[in-house]
Amino acid sequence: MCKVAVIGYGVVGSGTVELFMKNRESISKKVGKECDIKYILDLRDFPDSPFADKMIKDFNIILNDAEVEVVAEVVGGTTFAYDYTKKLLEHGKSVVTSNKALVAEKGAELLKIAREHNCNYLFEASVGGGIPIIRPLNKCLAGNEILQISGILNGTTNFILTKMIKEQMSFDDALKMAQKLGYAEADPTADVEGEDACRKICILGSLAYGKHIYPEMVHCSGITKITLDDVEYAANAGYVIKLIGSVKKLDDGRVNAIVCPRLVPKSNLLASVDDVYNAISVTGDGVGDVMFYGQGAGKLPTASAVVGDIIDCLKHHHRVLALTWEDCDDKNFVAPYKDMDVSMYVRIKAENAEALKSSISEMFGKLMYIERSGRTENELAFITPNMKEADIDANLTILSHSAEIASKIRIY
Ligand SMILES: NC(=O)C1=CN([C@@H]2O[C@H](COP(=O)(O)OP(=O)(O)OC[C@H]3O[C@@H](n4cnc5c(N)ncnc54)[C@H](OP(=O)(O)O)[C@@H]3O)[C@@H](O)[C@H]2O)C=CC1
Ligand SMILES: N[C@@H](CC=O)C(=O)O
Repeated sequence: MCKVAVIGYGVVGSGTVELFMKNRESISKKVGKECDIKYILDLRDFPDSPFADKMIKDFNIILNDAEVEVVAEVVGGTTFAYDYTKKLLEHGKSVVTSNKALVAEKGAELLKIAREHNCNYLFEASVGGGIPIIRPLNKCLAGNEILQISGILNGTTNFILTKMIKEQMSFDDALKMAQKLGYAEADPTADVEGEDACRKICILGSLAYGKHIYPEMVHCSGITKITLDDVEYAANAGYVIKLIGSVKKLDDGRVNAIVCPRLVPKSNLLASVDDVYNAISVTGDGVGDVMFYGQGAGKLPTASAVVGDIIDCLKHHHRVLALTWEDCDDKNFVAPYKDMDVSMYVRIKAENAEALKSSISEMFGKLMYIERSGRTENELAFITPNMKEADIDANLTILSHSAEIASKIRIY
């Protein structure tokens, strides 16, 4: 008999228990032994749960029960979750998780502890919710040098942007809906300010390039400053606005990693990824471009990835699966984003913005102005040519003496 414990009975934890128990028979067949969930640990009481008999409050019961082989940590955060995970791995119990904050912060250390104690630390659910991406990147695409990974990595923000773009819903109302649906983090600032997507691109980059990329090494901005004006200008120029995380190998061995909203051409596959769906594009030197698509958040899609990892751990009890990266003390591993070439959408406001056109053209050379219905002479929107971001910023600093720089969004 294989015994499993689940720590945290929230959105993902309750989904994990529900899916596991629903498919217990087929899961047992896949593992080759009968499998069951023995304990569910949470701080709260759930007297009405069909699994109330499995509920406990003392972590040490799980830690000291030799029958428990695999534990799903679906608590979140980097305090209790870190403490639990470390102790469990040190006791030789495999841990699976959806907790990207912990993997992005402590992944190298926890993977090392798992290896040293002959068990596994798996985190398929930490990126892209239900989308298989960690295992394909680590196994199926292992024969490639990964040239670039980029995509929509946060369900909450993609849901909000879709509601704003397609239904002209306000940012606040769309966020409330995402929270109600269980997509958002406990503190949704992590979603809307891009930190969640940043953690995910760090995990993918660490896996692809073998060195831990920490979130503080990556420039990150979110969607809170995007207005319906920008959405309209973008649409008129043939783009949609998406929050994009990307990591790219540079010729000198460093990487470029960044999370920010971008204007994505409508012709690009990412432009049609809506609602809670995520999509991740991976470019390998052999395979070319491959795209992974599915629900990036939510109870059962995320549980699907957690349960998949549980099964993998049960099937490979005391056999370490090759999933690893090294710690990174090279502060320059991620190149400064301002050194990269980029094309930028800019919206400015000034008393007579029209009159600034000639000096803007002089600064940037060939650029494209965008129109929208009802635009007054006090507003201008344009797309710069591709140039070093630091040079764009220098020009905008000069321009800011005669106009307000209302928006600045990179082109994908
Ligand atoms: N929701 C989603 O769609 C996805 C979430 N994730 C990640 O999965 C993790 C869990 O998220 P989610 O299920 O949404 O979060 P929830 O807040 O819904 O669930 C967490 C649960 O853990 C409980 N808990 C908190 N502290 C402890 C503790 N010390 N010991 C035991 N239980 C505790 C919470 O109780 P209480 O409520 O009382 O604090 C809550 O019931 C997070 O890392 C999140 O980032 C990943 C992919 C998708
Ligand atoms: N809050 C996250 C949950 C899944 O990782 C998101 O919205 O993507």
